[in-house]
Amino acid sequence: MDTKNFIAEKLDRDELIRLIEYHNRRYWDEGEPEIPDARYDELIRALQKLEPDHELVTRVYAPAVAGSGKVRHLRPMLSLDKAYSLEEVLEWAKKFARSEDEELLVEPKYDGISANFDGRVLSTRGDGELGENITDKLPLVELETAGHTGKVDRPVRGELVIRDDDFKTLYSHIRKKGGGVYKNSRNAVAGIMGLKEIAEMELQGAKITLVDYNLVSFRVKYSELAAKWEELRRQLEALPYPQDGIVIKLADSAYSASLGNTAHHPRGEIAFKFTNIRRETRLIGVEWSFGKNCLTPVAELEPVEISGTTIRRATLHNIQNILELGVQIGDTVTVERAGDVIPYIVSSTPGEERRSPLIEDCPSCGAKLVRRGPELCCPNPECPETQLQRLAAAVRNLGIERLGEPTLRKLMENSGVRHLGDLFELTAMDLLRLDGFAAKSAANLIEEIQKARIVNDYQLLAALNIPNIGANVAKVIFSHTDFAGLRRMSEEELSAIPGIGPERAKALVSELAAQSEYLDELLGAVRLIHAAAPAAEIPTVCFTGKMPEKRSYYEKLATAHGYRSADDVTSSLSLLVAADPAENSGKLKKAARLGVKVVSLDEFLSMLSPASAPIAEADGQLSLGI
Ligand SMILES: NC(=O)c1ccc[n+]([C@@H]2O[C@H](COP(=O)([O-])OP(=O)(O)OC[C@H]3O[C@@H](n4cnc5c(N)ncnc54)[C@H](O)[C@@H]3O)[C@@H](O)[C@H]2O)c1
Ligand SMILES: [Zn+2]
Repeated sequence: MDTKNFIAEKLDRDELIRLIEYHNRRYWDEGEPEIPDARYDELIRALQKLEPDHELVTRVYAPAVAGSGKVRHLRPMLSLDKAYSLEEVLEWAKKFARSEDEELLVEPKYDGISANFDGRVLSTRGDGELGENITDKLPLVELETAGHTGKVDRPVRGELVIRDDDFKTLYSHIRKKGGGVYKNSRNAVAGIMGLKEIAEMELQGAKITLVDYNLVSFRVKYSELAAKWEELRRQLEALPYPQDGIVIKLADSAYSASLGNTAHHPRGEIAFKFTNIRRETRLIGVEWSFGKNCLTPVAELEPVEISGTTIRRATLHNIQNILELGVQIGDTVTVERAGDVIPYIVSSTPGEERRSPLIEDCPSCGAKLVRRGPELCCPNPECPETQLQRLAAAVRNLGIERLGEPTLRKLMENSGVRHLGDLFELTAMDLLRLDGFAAKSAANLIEEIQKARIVNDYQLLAALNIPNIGANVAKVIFSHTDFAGLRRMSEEELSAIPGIGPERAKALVSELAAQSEYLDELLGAVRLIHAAAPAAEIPTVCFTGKMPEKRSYYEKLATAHGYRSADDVTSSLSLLVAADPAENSGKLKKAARLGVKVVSLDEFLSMLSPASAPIAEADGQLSLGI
């Protein structure tokens, strides 16, 4: 039986069952999974479709550990229902939300072993009712719960994990029993919990963290979940714990409990699982696709099926990535598809007949290409394909929806259109001269272009195609100044705007100067709207006193929650977090004098909530039409 390269949807019931049983053994008993979780979950989902109540779908499993007897849980410790896309999460939420305002908790799905400490005994999940007593492992375990890091000294339900930083530092030296180092942190936790004797691990300084499930918990309304999803995901991923998904729970615990459990999971909670699925195939070509500033290499692949979708193309990001991967045409490549992002190549092994995918000359204008950072770019300002991409991006920024790339290409080739300014001069006659344009659609398009003359200042700035200055960044800038003011600003003044920084400031000043004539022309052709939005306030936080963890740990946590950390107390500081607010430190005195709010570490940890939208750039995204 081929246990790896199955296509779950095509297997019959008996084959599914055989494969699931096989992989269960490899994973739970032998601790040596042969396939990634996402591939295993494909099998479970296929069986679930055929037989929702099959024992393999509903049973709760646990890894084999070296325990010293059974422990009966007061509340069952179940698994979680799974979702593999935001749509599935929303479907679940819709089913249980009593109104648009139903509050949800969004938490990391820690990737370790779940455990319960009742104040005396540490135990694993086991089959959900009876766990294994692993109290003897406590000397290795440190608890992280709100406001406390240290001994496991209070009842808690959480996950035994190895923090990312510990895995990198401690576990690069720690030897497994029988030699060698642990491959990943999940294996390490399972391996150590499977040891009868931990003295050797204690000697080597092994540390395992029991993270309280309540430690990081973002509260969001059901109606806001979709809009905040990506931002939440980024914030969770920045945390220093191994994670294999996101857990979403109904915040009202009494309501959640009233919904009850299936044999397998509580109804009021669901896990969104990251699905990074990898497959091998062959690289048969590389196409260099034009962007508005540079060329993006796109891999052409021998078609390969990844969770139900046939993949023929994948991004190779940029030339530097190609060089780092050492990949050539003809090589065997590993393609990964993670959620809805464009598939990409993660590694390659040399094929027998291989040739370089690199190019030296621009495929459009023939100019010698140049390296700019990790990118390969055409330096010719008149390069037709680059111009087309820049114009297309500008048109998107102005929201002229009827004007797609094919029409723009024709307009550039036949009507001498080069820039946005030229578009405003177009008449219906110009369009009718192009192939395939009917009178009605020509009139509609001209009307749409003319309407786009009334434009927000941030749209116009984004339409200048300055690297890393998209509409969101432009909005931040125009909350501080208007277009005329922007053109007068120095690099220093610009980089002082929160979220802009020296690199963007530099690019802005030089590009605004370089495009000055064109900009005058544009400003003459449009009517600018300046909707002075209030400055996007980024709260600042400063820490004082001796914290249980390193200062940098709390600073990272704060940053992940949308704060900026500050070293000193100033009148503009939003919050001073004190390990001991009763202490008499200089910072605390200064805060009292300036009227800055002071909170304890516990209070701070409990107030962490989703940040205001960080500055995100949709720049440089490419669509591959897969
Ligand atoms: N690769 C393989 O061959 C293979 C084989 C068998 C099983 N598996 C994997 O094991 C999984 C089944 O394990 P499972 O039943 O433990 O499910 P799970 O690990 O996917 O999710 C449930 C568990 O998540 C934990 N959890 C983490 N963060 C949490 C939080 N914030 N709140 C609440 N709970 C949290 C809890 O311990 C809970 O029991 C499968 O989905 C599969 O991915 C893989
Ligand atoms: Zn060119």
